[in-house]
Amino acid sequence: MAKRTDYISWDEYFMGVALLSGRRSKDPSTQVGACIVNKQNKIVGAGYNGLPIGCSDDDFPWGKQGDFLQTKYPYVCHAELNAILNNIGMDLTGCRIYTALFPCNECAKAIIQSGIKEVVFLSDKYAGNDSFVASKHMFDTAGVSYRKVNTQVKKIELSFDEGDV
Ligand SMILES: O=c1[nH]c(=O)n([C@H]2C[C@H](O)[C@@H](COP(=O)(O)O)O2)cc1CO
Ligand SMILES: [Zn+2]
Repeated sequence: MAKRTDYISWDEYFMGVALLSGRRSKDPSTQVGACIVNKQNKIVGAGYNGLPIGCSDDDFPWGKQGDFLQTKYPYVCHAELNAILNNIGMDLTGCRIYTALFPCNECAKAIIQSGIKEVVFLSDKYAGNDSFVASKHMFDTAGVSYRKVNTQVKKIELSFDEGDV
């Protein structure tokens, strides 16, 4: 019997873990997930956009407009930063990070400082915004490469029906 040929690639696997992590987000508008992988293709961190530990999802605002302090923006910890901070206690030097959205400039700084050397993203939909121009400028200068994820599949479905195992 020959081996299966329709298994998912490393890129699809790790971006899948990033996207699944994003499903934990309570943000009603944008759910972002991130997954950090070391040189041996082992997952060493994952995260999603959410409030800092101890700050209740129910007490803080989730809106986007109005008085800054009444929006989510000052409070939400981005997926990439959470993945870095949630790592399993590894030195992240030489790792790569899979993220649904291209990292903002604040996350870019954290990525560079942590030693991560490659960013793999799914969407770069805010490419023209200053924050992302700054991210790329810093990545280019600091020697962090970035690329869009390589995928052959459009969608991956998970079944929790025990009959499907
Ligand atoms: O790279 C990112 N990582 C990340 O976790 N986020 C989060 C912060 C917010 O919760 C949400 C963006 O909010 P919105 O798209 O609704 O303005 O996504 C946003 C970005 C892009 O800035
Ligand atoms: Zn960010």
